[in-house]
This record gives sequence, C-alpha cells and structure tokens, in this order.
Amino acid sequence: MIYVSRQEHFNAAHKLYNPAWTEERNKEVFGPCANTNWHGHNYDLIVTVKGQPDPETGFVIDLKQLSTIIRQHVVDQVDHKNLNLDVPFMKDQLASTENLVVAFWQILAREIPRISSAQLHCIKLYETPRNFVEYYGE
Ligand SMILES: Nc1nc2c(c(=O)[nH]1)N=C([C@H](O)[C@H](O)COP(=O)(O)OP(=O)(O)OP(=O)(O)O)CN2
Repeated sequence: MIYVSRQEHFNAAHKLYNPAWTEERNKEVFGPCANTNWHGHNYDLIVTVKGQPDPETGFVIDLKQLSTIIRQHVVDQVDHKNLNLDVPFMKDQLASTENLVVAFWQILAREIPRISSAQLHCIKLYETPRNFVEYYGE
C-alpha cells in the first residue's frame, strides 16, 4: 500500500466559544481563544490517500486532481472566512481543530471516490506550527 499526501493552506478567523456557557466560563476554559472579536490562524492541511499505483500512470492518485478537489470543496469554503459565522458546515459547532478535521473528512470522503479509486487515509490539520490534529475516520 502506498500513501500519497497533498498539503494545502488557508487562513481563517474563529473563536472558541460554547454558547451554553456564561462568558466567564468560556474565558476560563478557552482563555484568549474565546476573545469576543475573534482571532486568526494560518492553517496547514495535509490530506493523505492510500492505494496501489496505476500501472499506466504510476500514480496512486493524480496529485493535481487531489489538490483541485481539496481546494474546491474545503479550502475555498474556509479561506479568509470566519469559521463561526461564514461556513455552513461548521454551523452550530465549536470551531476547534478537531471539529474542523472531522467536517473536512466528511467532505473529502464523499469527493475523492468521484476522481479516484484511492482511499482517504488521514487528514492532518495544523492550527499553529505547534498544535495539530490527525483524523483517520474512526
Ligand atoms: N484540543 C484543542 N485545543 C486547543 C485548540 C483546538 O482547536 N483544539 N485551539 C486553541 C486555540 O484556537 C488557540 O488559538 C491556539 O493558540 P495557542 O495556544 O496560542 O497556540 P500556539 O501554538 O501559537 O501557542 P504556544 O503556546 O506559543 O506554543 C487552543 N487549544
């Protein structure tokens, strides 16, 4: 089995805020990440698919096509957006890296089979250079 990855990038604003809690509780749990007027991140997104190389192309997946799918269905939906306000698939969800990566999985697990027989294996999302989340669809 060969694992093939594509990295993409986007910027987005958000705040970590649970509407069921008081302002004080949100500040206590999320600290500056609950700042009322938002804050931003430069996210790095790494999508890994797995499969066997096609005997005619040598590709598990055409990375140009994978990039197009990720950009169209994920990056363009979140880039330069407010994740709490502007992104329909994050509506009523806490805009954490964990919840984002699960939402991205749901989208890409639907889209990748339309272009390739390769299987989605892992989505890794860096919120900062030091904080990142991996999801394997389990
Ligand atoms: N499990 C999670 N924990 C946190 C998340 C998250 O999505 N999942 N998100 C945040 C905040 O959004 C926050 O903005 C992260 O920033 P910060 O803690 O400042 O991260 P840095 O890597 O830049 O900070 P250093 O402490 O300087 O390394 C918080 N937690």
